Amino acid sequence: MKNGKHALDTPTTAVTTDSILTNSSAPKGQLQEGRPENRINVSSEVGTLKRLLIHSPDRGLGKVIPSKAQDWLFEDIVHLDMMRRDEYDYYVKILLYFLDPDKVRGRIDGLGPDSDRSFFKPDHPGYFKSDKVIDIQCLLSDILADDEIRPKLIASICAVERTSFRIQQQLNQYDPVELAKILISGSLPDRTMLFAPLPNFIFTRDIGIVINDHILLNKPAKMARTREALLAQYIFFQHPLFADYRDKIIEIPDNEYAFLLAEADTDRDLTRSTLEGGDVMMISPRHLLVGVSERTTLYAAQQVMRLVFAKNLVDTVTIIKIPKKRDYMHIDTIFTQVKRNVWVLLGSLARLGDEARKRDMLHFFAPKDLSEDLRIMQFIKGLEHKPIEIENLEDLLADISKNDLGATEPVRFIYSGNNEFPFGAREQWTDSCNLLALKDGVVIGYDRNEKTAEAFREAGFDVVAAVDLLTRFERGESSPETIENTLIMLPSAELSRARGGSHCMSLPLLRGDI
Ligand SMILES: NC(=O)NCCC[C@H](N)C(=O)O
Repeated sequence: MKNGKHALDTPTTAVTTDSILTNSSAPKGQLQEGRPENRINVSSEVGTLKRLLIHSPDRGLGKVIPSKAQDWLFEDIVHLDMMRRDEYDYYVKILLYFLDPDKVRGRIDGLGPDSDRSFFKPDHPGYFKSDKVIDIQCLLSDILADDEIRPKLIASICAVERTSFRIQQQLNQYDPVELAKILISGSLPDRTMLFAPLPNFIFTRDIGIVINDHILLNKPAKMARTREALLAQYIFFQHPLFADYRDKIIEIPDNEYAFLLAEADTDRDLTRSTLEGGDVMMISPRHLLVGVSERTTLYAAQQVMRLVFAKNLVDTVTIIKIPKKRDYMHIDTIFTQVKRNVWVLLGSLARLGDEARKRDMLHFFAPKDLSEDLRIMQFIKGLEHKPIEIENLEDLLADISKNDLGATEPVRFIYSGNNEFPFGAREQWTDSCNLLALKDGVVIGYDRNEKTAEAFREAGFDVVAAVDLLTRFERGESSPETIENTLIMLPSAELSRARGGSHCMSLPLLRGDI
């Protein structure tokens, strides 16, 4: 309550920003459909990144308290201001320097941790407002400006969140920019909480995946991420940015027989469809990887395979079953691609190295739990009934490098924690294997994973702190065009507590061909 009235009685007048799509010469306020720059296409993990969706940590992250941290899928509570100023803002500056350099070149000095951050705030007139590095919050406020969409979206969210009808009506009075913030953070500007925050919305990878020119929407396994999927549905189906792609949005169904089964008779993996983007990798133009994990069910993986084959999007689907453990979550927590012929991965789930040997010794003395195994099955379109089993991750990844991507140099593996016990597991936990490729051979990772960085150096990579790289760029000593074989280290003390890395914090919409 505020001044004897409920805060909702006095909607704020938030500053409005123009739509992301009104950056160019089109009439102000008129959203542009189907411009060539809105093209969506991702056919590899390492083609030059040209456009992506992100979400900067919002005020909802500051609402995570110890008793809810686990329910909200955080390992700890985070210091929001430090996470933004000292960490995430560097991620944004690096992304802009590579994807939309005019926004930051020559301005880096004034955009440090001591700035007023207006440049980084999607609701501020000074926001960088790029159509290459796009905050999903801006897309949400764009669609909320539409008088037909707004009440429907509010009603859907209020139904999911079980709010009163009165709140529904009052939310409708908010300015679209402020309303987007409320729907994401769950709280009003005066800090009144209406529903839970969406602290994991920063991990945009998990809400959708671009498969060539199609978009696969996710079905989160965890309650804490349900509202994200609802927002994503509205954004992808309603925002003009995706107008040309509405017929190319893929949603996976649930197993209809499961609705008739008693809860006790339901084997979740065989009946439920849950799928998160961290388990889907568009690894080469005709090959899709799908993880079966704590978050993605076997049933969902099968549905994805059925649909992408039916739409002729790929020829090969490889299903990788990983142990259902919080440590691993999605396949992109155990491996990502660095370069056409280079991968980073967790040794204990792979074939080689100390970590793997240790696992074998433990299994020798203790009975082996098969559900702990990593299993890989490859399915070829038209021959789905004859899957091929692949023995280990290295064999699969080497085959992709050589045969799908035409790598001519030897395939190399960089292991988490340099494959030294116990650093492999320690650093995987803080996302050493979860890297985002900005271009072939140039990736962003977390600075706290020092042993993994050592392994990168040993493999001939330059390892450079984000702040130092920005200085080099500003001085003209390096540039996004010329830089090669580099691990860019992002400050990560706070970000890593949320249990996702740069791969998770990105939803690539457009990559160059490889
Ligand atoms: N692709 C990913 O691995 N995303 C990381 C998600 C972290 C988030 N805290 C979660 O548990 O869902």
